[in-house]
Amino acid sequence: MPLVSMRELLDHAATIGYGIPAFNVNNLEQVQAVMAAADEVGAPVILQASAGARKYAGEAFIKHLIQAAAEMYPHIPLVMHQDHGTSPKVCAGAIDLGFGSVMMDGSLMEDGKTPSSFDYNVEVTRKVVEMAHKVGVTVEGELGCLGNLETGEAGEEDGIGAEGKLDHSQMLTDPEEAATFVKATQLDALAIAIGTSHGAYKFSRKPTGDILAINRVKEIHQRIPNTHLVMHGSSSVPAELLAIINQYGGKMKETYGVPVEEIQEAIKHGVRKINIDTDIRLAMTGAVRKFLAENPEKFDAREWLKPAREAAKAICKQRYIEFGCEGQGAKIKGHSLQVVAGQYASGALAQRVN
Ligand SMILES: O=C(CO)COP(=O)(O)O
Ligand SMILES: O=C[C@H](O)COP(=O)(O)O
Ligand SMILES: [Zn+2]
Ligand SMILES: [Zn+2]
Repeated sequence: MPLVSMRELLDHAATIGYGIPAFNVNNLEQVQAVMAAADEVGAPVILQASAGARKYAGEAFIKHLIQAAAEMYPHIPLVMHQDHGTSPKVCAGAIDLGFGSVMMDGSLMEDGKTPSSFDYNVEVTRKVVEMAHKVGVTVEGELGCLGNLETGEAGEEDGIGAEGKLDHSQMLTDPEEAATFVKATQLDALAIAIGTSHGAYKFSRKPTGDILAINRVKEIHQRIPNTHLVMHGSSSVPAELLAIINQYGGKMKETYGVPVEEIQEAIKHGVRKINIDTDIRLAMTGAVRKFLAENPEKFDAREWLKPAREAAKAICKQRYIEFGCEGQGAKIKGHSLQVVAGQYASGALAQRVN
């Protein structure tokens, strides 16, 4: 199957009521890990590449690694998604490169650091929707800034996110604004701010409703019932993975991620795409540290990359099962982007706002 539309996957997930983890990939082993996990459980796949990934691997490598995944697993519906595009120009570049889905993150200015105005966000997102839908490409936007409700700190750990202190209203997506935003932009999926942030250090304790606002998901979903909601910063940061890293020489501080049961609750209320990068990083780092500590004489990169790939695969497989993806891949037709472009043009995919 050629690369497919993210809208089709998310529409399917909404019809059945499951969520799809979107895994960040940067290299061969990560792509292989996600695909092998999906294949074992029959899940549909969203592979996403950040600007950092495109820079690390090189654009041609990222593109061809993902295309190779489609070639090796022709029965799996696979989306190539650009994560956190910082301008319409970046999104246009991704569309040219063959991405079937792009995120225009207009919650921040082009520097990826300064919180933007609502009007700026509408303008850039609408621009991307116009060019993307013409060619059947899905658009994810973002309203609200990712940040830590405990500290008021914005979340720029990964180089994507606001800098410094934010006030609570900036860190919680407003349902009314979300409705206006969807109406004005006609985007397909909306990333919301509910207290999650990128990276390993999300919460200093297991999060409760005051610092992880799952209720906000419900309120937003009521206003925009057919816009797919996206949770960024949704790694769960398992304590077992931190323990392995620290047991074998790592120095990670105590920290908590987004509990899987909270994500499962959010999936009941319109969350269809769940972004995960950090958990794969932790799994691979722990596995490499353990292998090298136990086998100090080894030096073949394949030998230590193999357990890293296995550990990444295990966490991906677990999330596919926990979010309800098992067996869903085979039910998705995988329309060509041209067919989806026709659906946008006919108004069949227009957003409904309550
Ligand atoms: O949101 C993400 C990528 O866009 C990744 O989030 P994590 O850092 O929680 O894995
Ligand atoms: O969006 C955040 C992802 O974790 C990507 O991180 P990155 O910019 O280090 O590739
Ligand atoms: Zn953002
Ligand atoms: Zn993100």
